Amino acid sequence: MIDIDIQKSLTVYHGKKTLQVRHRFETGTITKIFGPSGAGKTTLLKVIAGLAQPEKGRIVAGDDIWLDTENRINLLPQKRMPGFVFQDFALFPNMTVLQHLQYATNDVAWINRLLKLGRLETLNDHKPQHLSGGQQQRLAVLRALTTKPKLILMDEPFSAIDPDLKTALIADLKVVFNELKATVLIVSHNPSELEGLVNGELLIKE
Ligand SMILES: Nc1ncnc2c1ncn2[C@@H]1O[C@H](COP(=O)(O)OP(=O)(O)OP(=O)(O)O)[C@@H](O)[C@H]1O
Repeated sequence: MIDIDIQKSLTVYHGKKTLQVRHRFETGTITKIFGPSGAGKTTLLKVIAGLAQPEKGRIVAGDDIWLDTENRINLLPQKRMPGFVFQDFALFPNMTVLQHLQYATNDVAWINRLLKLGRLETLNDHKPQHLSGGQQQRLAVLRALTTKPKLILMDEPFSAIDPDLKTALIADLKVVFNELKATVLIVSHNPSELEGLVNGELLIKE
């Protein structure tokens, strides 16, 4: 369970606005985060991961307090360690596909399963610059799963993946999320791509 109640001031081109989110994500649920461009969806994921700081609020993950501004508690990102798929992939330019996965785990069976899930088995020794946009995004998704995280934050994770592969990947991910009993938050602009995967929605208003 992730309980969140935060306020963060956003700097937008015409001044400031406040991102205000209060929501409980139950353990094992898969939630679609949606709303207009610039509303603060990416910022919300970063606040949960500890990569952006809200002025005010509390985040509780299970029995652990990650953030409590009143009591000056703010766990570092490396103590929270969710799986994170960044909108721009944030791959390591000098690492091969395999090295991206080996970076966080030495579980060979798990790495092989992920490579198969992402249809990247034959591209093990390729670096990001030799991968297509869709292949890079699939690698970003796989990397987020290497540590078998209990919380997975995904920012537009399927935007560059072609429709057929996307359908197969989403079906496989659903199985993995269930196995991990992971709580998953997925930012998506596409009204239909997450049908059958998510069991909750959260609108971030402008
Ligand atoms: N750390 C920050 N501090 C203050 N303002 C920020 C911060 N990060 C982003 N912003 C601003 O907050 C606004 C919302 O950005 P964000 O990327 O979270 O929106 P979004 O809903 O994910 O948009 P999109 O759907 O277009 O990706 C932007 O105007 C951005 O400039």
